[in-house]
Amino acid sequence: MTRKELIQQIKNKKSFLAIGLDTDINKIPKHLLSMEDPVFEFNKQIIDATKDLCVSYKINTAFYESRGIAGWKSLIKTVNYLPKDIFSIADAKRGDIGNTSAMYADAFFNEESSDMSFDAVTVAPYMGKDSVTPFLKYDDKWVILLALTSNEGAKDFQFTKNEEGFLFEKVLKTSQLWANDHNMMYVVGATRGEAFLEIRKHAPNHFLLVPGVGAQGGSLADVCKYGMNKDCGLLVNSSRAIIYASSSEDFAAAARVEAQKVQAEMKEELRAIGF
Ligand SMILES: O=c1ccn([C@@H]2O[C@H](COP(=O)(O)O)[C@@H](O)[C@H]2O)c(=O)[nH]1
Repeated sequence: MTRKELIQQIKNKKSFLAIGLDTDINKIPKHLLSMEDPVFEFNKQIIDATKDLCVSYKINTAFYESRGIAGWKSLIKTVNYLPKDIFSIADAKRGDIGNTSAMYADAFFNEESSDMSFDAVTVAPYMGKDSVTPFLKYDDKWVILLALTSNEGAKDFQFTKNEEGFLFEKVLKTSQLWANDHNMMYVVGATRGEAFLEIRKHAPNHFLLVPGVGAQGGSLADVCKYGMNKDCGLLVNSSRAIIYASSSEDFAAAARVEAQKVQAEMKEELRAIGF
């Protein structure tokens, strides 16, 4: 999906919500467990109930990889079930030496090779240029580079500082020598509030993928206040707070209610920038 198409989707749906399909077989409603592929059945019902309220689904591959062959099958079925106007994200946090990264890129972008074609994959920046650029060789596909993550451990490396500034700032500056705001986004945690001001100094136009609202307690209002740009520039993710809103047979309807609450708040924020 191109940047222009993504922005148009945000305008059409009055939403910049990315629903996280972090589907844990131990957490899904028990009545699904007798089905042939309970994880896919859960995802299918969540997607059917929420697809008009979000512009993206973020599939965290850990929840699928952990289940071996059955998990990969659920993953492939899920990504192929997504509507064509949805921006699909493989949250896989990959990155390795060049030839290995090229294989990871094939895994997530090349349908002929892997039966999956996501719009974007999350990539860790710390192995440098040759670990990231193989993902940039596909037209209209995106790298979402980890910049400033939502977790406690972000302090261990990302907030270390030298004369050039914080390490996360160096990630933003250096990666812009390899890619641009049409093929790269950055992960910035919603728990970082005012740090978005710093992020926007270095990446004023890029889209940011923002996990951490909902279950992690980040503030959507703060993310918008400090992080929104003229094109919106945000994809805000919520996973557990939406998909596990109910553990009963009404789980999909309950997920819709939670997604509606977030989308209503997003609609107001988008109104402020004329969308
Ligand atoms: O900094 C990061 C990067 C990735 N994540 C991922 O986002 C979702 C958040 O799920 P919630 O249930 O809404 O908390 C999950 O897949 C994480 O692995 C993140 O949280 N922070």
